[in-house]
This record gives sequence, C-alpha cells and structure tokens, in this order.
Amino acid sequence: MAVFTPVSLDDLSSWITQFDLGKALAIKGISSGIENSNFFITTERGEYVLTVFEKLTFEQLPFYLNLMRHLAEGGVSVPAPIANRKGSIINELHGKPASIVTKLAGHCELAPQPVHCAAVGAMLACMHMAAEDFEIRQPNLRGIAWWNETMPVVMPHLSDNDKQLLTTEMAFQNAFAASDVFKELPNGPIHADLFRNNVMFDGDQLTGFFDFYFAGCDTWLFDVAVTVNDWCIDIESGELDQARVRAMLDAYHEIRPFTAEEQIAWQPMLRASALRFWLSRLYDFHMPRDAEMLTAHDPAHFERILRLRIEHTAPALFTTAG
Ligand SMILES: Nc1ncnc2c1ncn2[C@@H]1O[C@H](COP(=O)(O)OP(=O)(O)O)[C@@H](O)[C@H]1O
Ligand SMILES: N[C@@H](CCOP(=O)(O)O)C(=O)O
Repeated sequence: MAVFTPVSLDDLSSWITQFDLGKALAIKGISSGIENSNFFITTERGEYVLTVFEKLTFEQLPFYLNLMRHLAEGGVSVPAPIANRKGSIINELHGKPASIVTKLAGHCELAPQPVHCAAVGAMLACMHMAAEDFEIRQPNLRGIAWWNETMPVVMPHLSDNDKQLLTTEMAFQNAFAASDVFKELPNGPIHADLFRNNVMFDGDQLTGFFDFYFAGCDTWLFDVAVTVNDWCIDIESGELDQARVRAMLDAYHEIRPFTAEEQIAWQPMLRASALRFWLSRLYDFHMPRDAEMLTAHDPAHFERILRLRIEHTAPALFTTAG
C-alpha cells in the first residue's frame, strides 16, 4: 500500500497553515507501508513526512509520538514530530488523526552486512536505555493478548498442519509468559517492528529508526528477537546468519549487557517474535482492507522461520559474562 486516505496538494495547503512550515509546495504518496497513509511533503521550510493514521486512535497516538519526541530529545536518531502553533503534534485531517515528522536522510539497507547489523544492535540498546524514563505506559498492542485474540480468527483459514503448529506454539508461549524467567526480563518501551524497512542508512552510517506505530511496553528481549529475525537471516530460507547475529548481539551487549534470564529466554523469544509476525501477516492476508496501492506480506515466510526457531538451537545471546 499505502494510501488508504488520499490527500491532495489543495487539502494540504489549507491544513498546513496551522504549522510554522510555510506554504505547501508538493505532496507525494508513499507506496511501501501497510498500516498508515504516508506522504512525503515539501514546504517552504523543507521536506517532511505526513502520516494519516488509519487504525490508531487519538487516545493511542500520544504514546507513539511523544515517545519519538522523547527519543529525539534524548539523542536517539528518530523522526521528530512537528507541533502546530498551539503545541499539538496530533491533528485531524479528513476526519482521521495525522502528524508531520522530520524526514530522515538515506535509504533502507535491504541487504545488510554485519557492519549494518552492529550499528542497529548498538542503537537499539541506546534506544531501550533512552526510553526507560519515558513516562507514558502503553502495552504492546500486538503482544500476547492480541495473539490469543487473533488465533481463532485466522484458524479457519489454515491447513491442518499449520493449525497444529499455531495451537502448540500458542500453548508454549502462554506457558513461557507465565514463567519465573519471563517475569525477570527487563522491559520498557520497545519499537517492536524494527525490520530493515524501518531503519535508514546513508552508506554504512545509520541515520535513524522510524515507524514507531507498533511500539509499546514489552520485554527488551522481544525487540531484539524481532530485529534479529529480520536483519540476520538468509531471506530465502529464514535461517539465521551467524556472522550477522553475532555482530548485532555483541554490539547490543556492549552497550546494555544482557542478563542471565535473557540468555535462558532467548530461544523462546525468537519463536515468540516469529509467531507474532506470522499471526499479523495471516490476519492481514485473510482480512484485507481497501487501498489505492497494496503490497501484501507473505505469511509463509514467518511460518518457515517459526518452524526453524523451534527445530534449531539458537546461537547464544552472549558469550562473555553479562
Ligand atoms: N521519517 C521518515 N523519514 C524518511 N522516510 C520515511 C519516514 N517515515 C516514513 N518514510 C518512508 O515511508 C515509507 C513507509 O513508511 P512506514 O512508516 O514504514 O509506513 P507504515 O507505517 O504504513 O508501514 C518508508 O519505507 C520510508 O521510505
Ligand atoms: N513489519 C511487518 C509489517 C509492518 O509493516 P511496516 O511497513 O509498518 O513495517 C511485517 O513484515 O509483517
């Protein structure tokens, strides 16, 4: 997708007068997202990104946008929300909440090398620590409660084999979430969707994390698992690439040392993150919404990854004392 809600230059020209951004000069829909309607906009002050939120509400959005503001002010490179003259960073456009944020330089690195994975691991650790004192608490809305709600919705669409995988993995994850080890895992605000398409690089230089609209409070290890399961794999098979895994985990550990409980929880967490994206892709695939442009994500990719993470022993989270 994603332009679910079209915005013309005329629409933007009148809406933008509430900001100190000068006149609107251009607007261009962005096709690659799947959750929101995104646009690159050019004003007399420069280039920005406009997002019209399709599902997130005025009640939920302050968490995401204030988190981005908190991180940007804390020196983590993320898009900074722009306030209107009244100080509001969430404003209605076509009856939906919308925001303008600064545009990050560079491009997504879709074929990452260990150097990119190390940069992402280091910044992820910095982000977790910088978000620790963020005051708004909102759960991960794509966390285990959502998995349990979504399982019966997608179940009728699955083969017997996949039904069995989903049922047994949900039982495993519910038991893991109730375990003493899980309760000891450090937590706080996490990005929760730090895929290669949500990080900008200028050459080998990381210029920022973006797309915080799945962020929520959850274990830091879940964030690491989501990130490793996308950045450090052979894209065809889903197998972990040892060099990239080590580069990312070692760089993270150097800044925020992993705990002994996290070491124990690592393999279940890799499975949990695969399950989360298998479920959301199944849901989006079987319950699609209308859109002007739509790129569906393949659920089978994460089914494959889930099976691999169950079958193969995960690489150690850290190899030195934490
Ligand atoms: N702050 C930003 N700076 C630069 N590019 C951005 C920014 N936000 C979004 N983009 C671009 O828009 C695309 C879609 O944004 P994304 O947030 O991933 O959409 P969605 O939330 O709908 O999945 C990204 O792949 C990126 O190219
Ligand atoms: N990363 C998720 C889908 C979320 O899409 P995004 O464009 O907002 O990152 C997936 O790959 O399933």
